[in-house]
Amino acid sequence: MTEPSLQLLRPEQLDANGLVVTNPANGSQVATVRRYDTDALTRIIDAAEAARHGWAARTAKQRSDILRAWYDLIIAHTEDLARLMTLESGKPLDEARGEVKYGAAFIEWFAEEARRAYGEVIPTHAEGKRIVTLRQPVGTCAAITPWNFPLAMITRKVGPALAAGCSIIVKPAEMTPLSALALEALAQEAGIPHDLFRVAPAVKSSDAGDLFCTHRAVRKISFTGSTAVGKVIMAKAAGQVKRLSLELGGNAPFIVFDDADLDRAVEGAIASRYRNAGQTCVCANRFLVQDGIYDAFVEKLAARVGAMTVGDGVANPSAMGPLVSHREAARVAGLVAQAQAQGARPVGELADVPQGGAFHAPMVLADVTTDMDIAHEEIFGPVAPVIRFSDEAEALRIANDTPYGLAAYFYTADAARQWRVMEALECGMVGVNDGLISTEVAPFGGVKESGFGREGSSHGLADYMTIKYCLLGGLG
Ligand SMILES: NC(=O)c1ccc[n+]([C@@H]2O[C@H](COP(=O)([O-])OP(=O)(O)OC[C@H]3O[C@@H](n4cnc5c(N)ncnc54)[C@H](O)[C@@H]3O)[C@@H](O)[C@H]2O)c1
Ligand SMILES: O=C[C@H](O)CS(=O)(=O)O
Repeated sequence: MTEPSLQLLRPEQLDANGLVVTNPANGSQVATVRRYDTDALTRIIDAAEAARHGWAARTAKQRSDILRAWYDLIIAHTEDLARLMTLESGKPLDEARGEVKYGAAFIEWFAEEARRAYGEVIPTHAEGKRIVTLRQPVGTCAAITPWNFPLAMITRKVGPALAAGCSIIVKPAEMTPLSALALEALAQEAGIPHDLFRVAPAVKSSDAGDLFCTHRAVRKISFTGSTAVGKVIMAKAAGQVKRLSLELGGNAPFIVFDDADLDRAVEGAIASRYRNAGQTCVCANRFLVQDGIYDAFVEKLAARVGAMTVGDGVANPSAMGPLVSHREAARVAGLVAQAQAQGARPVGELADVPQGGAFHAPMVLADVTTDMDIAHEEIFGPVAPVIRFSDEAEALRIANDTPYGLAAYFYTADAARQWRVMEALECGMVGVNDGLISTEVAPFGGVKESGFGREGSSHGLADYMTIKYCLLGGLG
């Protein structure tokens, strides 16, 4: 293997005739990995079901120590993990390094949470009886993850699952299996039993999803991806009433009121819209800017965007990278063309974009109105549509006029307005005067068609545990 970061992978994870992984920056082949058909996946699930009992029987401290060892190995291999991520997803090295640290933080966090799955003794309602609750692991879990955060979306599920005493099988996105496979190899090195946590790229993703929804041993499915596929999983999981966590699509409003700190709002817009070339579920997707600050905001944002560097994330670690595929880049270009045909106005100079890769120039579109398609689509690309509004009521009406409800952001100096708007926004997460909200210590998740369940924080462990109530009678 010429690429040093591929040393993280184990021979049994690779297959010359398997799934081909290519670099979206230049189309080069990075690796070919083993894929699992339904029979092979069934055997993996059966083995996970057998392995979980011994893992759950270990003390919380023992599970915590092994998770901590895994965390230490991830951090020790940050550079190779980041390079592998950049090669398979296009994410620039600086952002990839950040994702490794962010993803590792979930393992560190749940290594600590593992020791705090407290039950209760409830004051009894009747003489001679006592009531206690136990928190127990859900059992064997399955996870299906997206391509845009190839490492953090795995640790955000596997961390709490293992901390709770569960086993878990991860089906990664076809385009980005390498980071997940590297995590699996490091987990085994840390002492996590081989059958307890497996990464299984699928021959056919829908077959894997069907199996997760129908195999009796799978007690919970955690899905992160598009709302459309999330609905498919939810419908199929109903057959056996399986536990679900759904982290789905978003259409985050980014509201700038007249009294906002303009420079802070522009910095927040850059951080929220253009991170990962706009390919994050919590990206600001629509900019709602009040009349009095509209022109200044558009001008300042467009100047910053036009000065961005776009390029290969290995050669230029701080650049904005390509989209994950040419198909995605073409989809975004189509959305922009449609918006312009409907009256949107591109603002400022466009950054130079390398030829050949799946690149799309970062853009600002002014004069966008709510009747345009781009105001309602999850863009998932580096394009900022800017909509004008007059007052707070109009801003909230526009912001909430979407089936999604994941993240929202707004900028104002008015403390009373901060409380009014925070409470009125229909979403799971709000950034006030800040464009970056993702952290392992806070509950990440949405409402409406952005899904349910929470990842990270102390709430994240509950998604992998059950509460059993026990009544002890005849105690005299
Ligand atoms: N809410 C969050 O935390 C979060 C995080 C990242 C991405 N996302 C969302 O994910 C989407 C982008 O990711 P994507 O393109 O990988 O999404 P996607 O829904 O196309 O794919 C997600 C995963 O589902 C698998 N899949 C696809 N069809 C399936 C089927 N019929 N049955 C079972 N599995 C199937 C894919 O192979 C992949 O592993 C965006 O909508 C983004 O907002 C949400
Ligand atoms: O795509 C959304 C992910 O959840 C990434 S992050 O948690 O916002 O970094």
